[in-house]
Amino acid sequence: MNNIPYYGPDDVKVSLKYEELVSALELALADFSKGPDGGVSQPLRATAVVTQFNGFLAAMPAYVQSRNALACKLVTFYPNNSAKNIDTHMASILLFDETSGMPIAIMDGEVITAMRTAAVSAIATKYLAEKKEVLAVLGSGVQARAHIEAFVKLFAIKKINIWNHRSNGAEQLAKHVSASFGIEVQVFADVESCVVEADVIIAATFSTEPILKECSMKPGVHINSVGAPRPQWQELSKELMNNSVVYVDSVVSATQESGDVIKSGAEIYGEIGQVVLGKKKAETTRRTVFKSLGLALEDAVSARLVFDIMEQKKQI
Ligand SMILES: NC(=O)C1=CN([C@@H]2O[C@H](COP(=O)(O)OP(=O)(O)OC[C@H]3O[C@@H](n4cnc5c(N)ncnc54)[C@H](O)[C@@H]3O)[C@@H](O)[C@H]2O)C=CC1
Ligand SMILES: O=C([O-])C1=[NH+]CCC1
Repeated sequence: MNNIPYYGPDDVKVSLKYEELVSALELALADFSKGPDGGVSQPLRATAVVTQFNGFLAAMPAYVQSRNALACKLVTFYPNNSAKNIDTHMASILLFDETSGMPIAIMDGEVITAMRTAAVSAIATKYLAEKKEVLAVLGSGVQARAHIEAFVKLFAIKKINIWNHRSNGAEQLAKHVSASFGIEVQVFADVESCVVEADVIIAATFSTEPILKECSMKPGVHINSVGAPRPQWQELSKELMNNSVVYVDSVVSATQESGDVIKSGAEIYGEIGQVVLGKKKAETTRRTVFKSLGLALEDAVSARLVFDIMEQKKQI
């Protein structure tokens, strides 16, 4: 491989803005949901399981024709790392020139994974949430924080409720939120009280058992669930899934990777890209769940955005 640029987490952070990311990803998700005519090629990710260390290594290649984005992310996720103070997700993305297949950049994939996942949840929320004033966040890790940052930027959030299975994590995140955004924030000791008044709920945990179950919630509440990315794992209960209108990022991914979908047997109403295309109705008055597994196309589009911005900077 010739010498190619490396863009680190700080390069990614300064390049990506949530508004731009949302516009680019919305179009790419719509392309994906057009099927073979959409110009998106994305096989199901290949995941190697490191059973003795409870670890996973996933290879996520994708091509998005409309964005000239050809890339492959390699991501590991090791839930037990948090006890050792090591990041639970580590990722790198290799970007290619789509005309020749030549590698053109390698970049950090952790910031992209956090930002693009939050941006995609924001797209689902934009279409599916009736109101977006009170946000309940279940979890206090990297995804919880990225979702709060994105949602505060994109919506007129008035209050944030946080629950985490370890309360010190929730307290720390609450401090960060009030220092950074000056928004009212409250920490809850139980999930039920955290979600009861929420317009939008984010579930972003490493739980393998349902943490969000049937309980008192607003009738038109919208739930973004980004955790439980393995077929045996759940963060939403079977009853909750079956009593909600369920949207996914990809039907192929959801039916093969999501324990929340597989174990509940819940019917998938449609892909978020189909909603963007106007092919599926955006329900706003009934309870909706957006089940996100994370798609390679999201990484490819984000990586291409970073590359183009860094190249432009070189010309100045
Ligand atoms: N849908 C997508 O595109 C993506 C999904 N993910 C998934 O989102 C979830 C959160 O990821 P990160 O925030 O990056 O991880 P993290 O390690 O930064 O945070 C994990 C959170 O889950 C909590 N947690 C751990 N075990 C738990 C349990 N048994 N019950 C309840 N909570 C528990 C932790 O206290 C922490 O708040 C993971 O399942 C991850 O694999 C991650 C990246 C992309
Ligand atoms: O899309 C992604 O990168 C991931 N989803 C679950 C773990 C990592």
